[in-house]
Amino acid sequence: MLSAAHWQQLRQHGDRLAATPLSALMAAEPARAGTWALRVGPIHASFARQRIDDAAWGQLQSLATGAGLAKALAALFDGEIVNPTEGRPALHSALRGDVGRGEPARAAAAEARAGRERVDALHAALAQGPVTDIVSVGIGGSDLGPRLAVDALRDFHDGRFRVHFLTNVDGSAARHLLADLDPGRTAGILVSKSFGTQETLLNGGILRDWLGGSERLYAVSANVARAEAFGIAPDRVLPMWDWVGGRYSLWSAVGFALQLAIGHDGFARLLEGAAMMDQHVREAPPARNLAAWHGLFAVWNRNALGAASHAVMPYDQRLALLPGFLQQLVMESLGKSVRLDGSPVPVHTVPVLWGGAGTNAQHSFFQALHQGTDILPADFIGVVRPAHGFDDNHHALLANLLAQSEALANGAPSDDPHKRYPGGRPNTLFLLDELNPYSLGALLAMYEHSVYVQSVLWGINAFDQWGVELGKKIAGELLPAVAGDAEPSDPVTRALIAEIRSRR
Ligand SMILES: O=P(O)(O)OC[C@H]1O[C@](O)(CO)[C@@H](O)[C@@H]1O
Repeated sequence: MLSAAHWQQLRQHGDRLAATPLSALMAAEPARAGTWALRVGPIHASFARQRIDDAAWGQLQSLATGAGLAKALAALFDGEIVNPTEGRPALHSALRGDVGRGEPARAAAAEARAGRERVDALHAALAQGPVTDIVSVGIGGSDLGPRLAVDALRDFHDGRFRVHFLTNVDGSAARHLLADLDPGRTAGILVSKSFGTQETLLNGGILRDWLGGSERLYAVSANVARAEAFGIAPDRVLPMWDWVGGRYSLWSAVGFALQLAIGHDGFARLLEGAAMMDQHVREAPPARNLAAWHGLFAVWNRNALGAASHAVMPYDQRLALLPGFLQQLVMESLGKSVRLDGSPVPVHTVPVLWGGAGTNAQHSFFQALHQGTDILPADFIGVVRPAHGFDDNHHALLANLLAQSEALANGAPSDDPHKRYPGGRPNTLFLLDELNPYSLGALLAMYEHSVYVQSVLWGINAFDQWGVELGKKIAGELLPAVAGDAEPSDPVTRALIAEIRSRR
């Protein structure tokens, strides 16, 4: 665990560099653009516009050493219990390759391979039948990853199935989606690790009634008994395991809907891209390790420079859902204030993760990025080769991406304070050679590992989410009051229920 002295030294570097214009750092280090860049497979990452110098970077590296980062990464990949509050490993890397050396990792990889064979078999059977539309029902980690990837990889859909997602317990979602579908040509996949999630069970029930039974319902779950009790035959229940966290589960049968959209080979390429990143993160020393860099800069911005939020701006419409996906990955994983041993974390942890696709976002919240009082660090993501032939549009997109990164970092002087751009806004720029299953797999795996790196520095558990339980429990207790005439005990809730009843 890192000591108070470690953090104190980091803050001293932060104070020193907060007073140093980024332009001065650029001037002092002319080769900065090359020095602070890394390439891993199809991803080029430039950290040159982070407010960092060699001395501060050395301190960050010594934090990583002090926190035992190399050992912690090996523990993750090898299947040690990195989620002690639930007594589990977090073996998402075993779903896509065999980077793990321990017996638990090998066993998990074998289970994952068997699971993929079952996905392939159900895929082949479905492809021979009359079904044209798939409704994937799930929420959180059982929705955001597949939804993002199905949307991002639209250029790779093989056209056999149209894939839809049903998530919100708000009945409008089911009503609007099902209005456009034919129950005779639709199959449903209920994706729920626990098979106890209220939203998924309610929407699954609506879907089952609409389909006229559960014959064309499939499940992805770690709880086969519950899926069976719901009416889904065990041979149509695809496996999930305790050793995969929901928000890290795209790579498992949770991605069944994605495989139905992009086909077996496309899904395999996604796994290969992620496995390539796993290999890199396991083997590259911290000084050349992309996930370590990204995670260390996140800690730097949060703890040395005091930034309370982190924006992600993909300059590619196909990645518009990425900020939403990362919101769960980052905020559910790192939204903790106690360390593994239960003691308070001595520094701030999770930043608010937010963002939106460029160029649209330029016309909504960028004003705040450029001239707001808070410094808001950002990731920009661009794609070099587009999948369309509209060259003028793509040139404009890339020019805007580069311009925003530059403007935020460099700013511009003016005698008129209203027209002055202070600059000094740190940002990282990722360039993907192109957006395809392989590069998407690599990018998402990089973010997963960056989150883990941050958790190791803070000494927190990235793989549990106890914070979401209380609200679920209270919602369960309030159902009889909302649906019937029970009286809740909390006086404010009681008054609000009275208001609802008076307006029904
Ligand atoms: O897959 P399940 O068990 O339905 O859970 C869905 C989501 O609910 C959560 O537990 C949070 O409520 C997430 O961690 C998870 O991704």
